[in-house]
Amino acid sequence: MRSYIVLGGGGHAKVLMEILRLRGLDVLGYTDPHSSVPIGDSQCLGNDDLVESYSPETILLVNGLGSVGDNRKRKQIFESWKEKGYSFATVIHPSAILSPDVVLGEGVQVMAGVIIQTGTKIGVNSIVNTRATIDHDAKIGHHAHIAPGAILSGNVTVQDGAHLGTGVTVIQGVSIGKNSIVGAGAVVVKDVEENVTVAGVPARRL
Ligand SMILES: CC(=O)SCCNC(=O)CCNC(=O)[C@H](O)C(C)(C)COP(=O)(O)OP(=O)(O)OC[C@H]1O[C@@H](n2cnc3c(N)ncnc32)[C@H](O)[C@@H]1OP(=O)(O)O
Repeated sequence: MRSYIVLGGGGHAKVLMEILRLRGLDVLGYTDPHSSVPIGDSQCLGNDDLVESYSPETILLVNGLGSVGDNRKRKQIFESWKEKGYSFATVIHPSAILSPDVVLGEGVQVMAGVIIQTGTKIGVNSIVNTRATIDHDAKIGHHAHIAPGAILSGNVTVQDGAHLGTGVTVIQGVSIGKNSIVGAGAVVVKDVEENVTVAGVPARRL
């Protein structure tokens, strides 16, 4: 069985470490150049360079960087470690309910209370955060973040790098463009283009 290293020591990393512990997995610790204190029973290992003292075959990485809108840094962390030959763990809280046919890419993180319905596919390194629900046949791209409590109706598309803020509601069949941000609490009733920020009810460009 491989051991796990969490990259980062902030709030998102803390939540992930708890899931790993609940799953009974072997967590070596977390990386954070600005900290030395344990989080729960996980030790701080130092900065990210420490990872390279383990061979890629012996460990799995967990991307512990959270995001409040811009997912580029998370993407950069994922891609740089992939280039060095390392793999990322897919992390699923035991309370999450996923249809058996849901397809999750490498490194996807599914937090407590999430529901993901049949026919849904989620790309690499995406987060489905606490109590979000994704209904049937959704297509979620790579490096996306569905923040806590978001509700996606059926057949929704979320393109690469998009961020759906806390409590967002998206009606059926709508597409959210690449790297766009949907502000917390918005109700999305029509397609959102790429690289824009929308908010409000109904959602409009800020
Ligand atoms: C576990 C976790 O914590 S995961 C983290 C989850 N966090 C999120 O999802 C955060 C999502 N981010 C937001 O909602 C942000 O407010 C954003 C991205 C929409 C806007 O952020 P910024 O670009 O910094 O905008 P800023 O705060 O300067 O506000 C600009 C204007 O938009 C308004 N505004 C900001 N956010 C929203 C929103 N969600 N809905 C409606 N209006 C908003 C502001 O009131 C302000 O209006 P004003 O000019 O009349 O005063």
